[in-house]
Amino acid sequence: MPDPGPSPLQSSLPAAVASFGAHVLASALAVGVEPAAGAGPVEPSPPPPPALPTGPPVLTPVPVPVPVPDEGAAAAAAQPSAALERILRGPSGLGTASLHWARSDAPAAPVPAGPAGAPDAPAPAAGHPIPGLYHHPVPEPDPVQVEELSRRIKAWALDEVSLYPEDWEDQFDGFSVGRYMVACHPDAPSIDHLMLATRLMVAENAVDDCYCEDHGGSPVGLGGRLLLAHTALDPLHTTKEYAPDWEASLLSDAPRRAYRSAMEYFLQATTPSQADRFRHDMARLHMGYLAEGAWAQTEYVPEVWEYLAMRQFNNFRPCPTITDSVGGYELPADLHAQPAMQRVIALAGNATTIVNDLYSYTKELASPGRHLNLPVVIAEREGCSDQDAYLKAVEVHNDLMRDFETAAAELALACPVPTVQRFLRGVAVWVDGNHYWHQTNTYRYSLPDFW
Ligand SMILES: CC(C)=CCC/C(C)=C(\C)COP(=O)(O)OP(=O)(O)O
Ligand SMILES: [Mg+2]
Repeated sequence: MPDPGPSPLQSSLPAAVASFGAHVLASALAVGVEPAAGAGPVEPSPPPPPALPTGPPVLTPVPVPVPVPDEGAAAAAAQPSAALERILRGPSGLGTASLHWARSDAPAAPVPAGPAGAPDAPAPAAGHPIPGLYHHPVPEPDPVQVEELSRRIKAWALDEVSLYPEDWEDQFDGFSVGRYMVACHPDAPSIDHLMLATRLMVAENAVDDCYCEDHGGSPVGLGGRLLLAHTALDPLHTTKEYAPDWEASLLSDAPRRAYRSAMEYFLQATTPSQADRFRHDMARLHMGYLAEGAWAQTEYVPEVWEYLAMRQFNNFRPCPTITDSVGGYELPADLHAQPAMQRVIALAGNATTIVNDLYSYTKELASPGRHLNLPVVIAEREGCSDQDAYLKAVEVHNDLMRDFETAAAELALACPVPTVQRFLRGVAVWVDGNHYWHQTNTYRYSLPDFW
């Protein structure tokens, strides 16, 4: 990995960010951290529900310990380096030990296969980072949590939503969604909270695979399928005559069963504005799938900027933006909607998604037809070799990562509200966990021979 260089936390506070809506800041400081869902012991899987379950158990709200900055905005602005460094280091006060933030100061190094040094440390997963890719390594996810989450998500997939036929089991296991979600949400207070993210991740991939890609997907008719599936997240309000047909449709294929069930659990554990934020992000995602499908259908290779615009929508964004729901607290809607926060979220989503383009490059080259990803589009549109295009795509990713970190650091400094600080760290940790999962998922991804 290249030297990450000076921390973005060293950057000075631009006037535009310093003026981050004073009224919003004042109201947010009054709001503080509102738990949306609570910690609890690891629960066994709920019994299989009837065809249309009445709803999962509500997570009991309990306060989540979050450090409150001990200095105001003025003091933080006066000492930007120290204040921002503290934010990115994460909580250290009394009662914060369980918030074991993933980012470490350790220099990045390829993760070797084989047993870990410490006797009780989890064995490092296999896989090498892409040479030159700017990223932050994370500690190995807790194997006990991974095992329990993996057990529970498989039970949900099989018993509650009949997600896949028997012969897809290897692919489901190889996806390693339990390891993915534990790495991305180290501050989740319970397995129940992790399950919120894990069900949605599985459901989102089921829709992508079955409607868009290699498990029967096609651009033909995609708009209709996606819209009807979207009603599992954003329900149809219609007349008595037509409602039963719509309800039955939500059980009629695996993607819709998965969306419907995952959303039902999510609704039980979150506030209406968190749920609506998620719906909006999913509408963005579906619009991105449609643009990708339309270009595949007409065999259009977009310009690089057009591709990046499509990939900003066909994007991991719905995953990091539920970090507060999974953490058991809420980032208030008016703070989430601020342009500075929206820029941070978009840059994080874009960096994580280009990580996918880079790690899935060889898989997509081997798939039938031409699968667009950033290196493929750069090679075609800028007339360079596959290798040069790939290396340029790494640089695009690195620029996005640095811009994300700078924007997040500036916002953290401008808005010393506990929920904002925690949300920004949650997004940053999701970015790092996402890289970890791509790097270590050697079942799914392998690197090209460019170095
Ligand atoms: C989990 C989620 C919201 C996914 C949405 C979009 C998506 C499937 C990706 C960003 C992954 O990209 P891709 O379809 O290229 O995945 P693979 O390369 O096949 O792993
Ligand atoms: Mg890909």
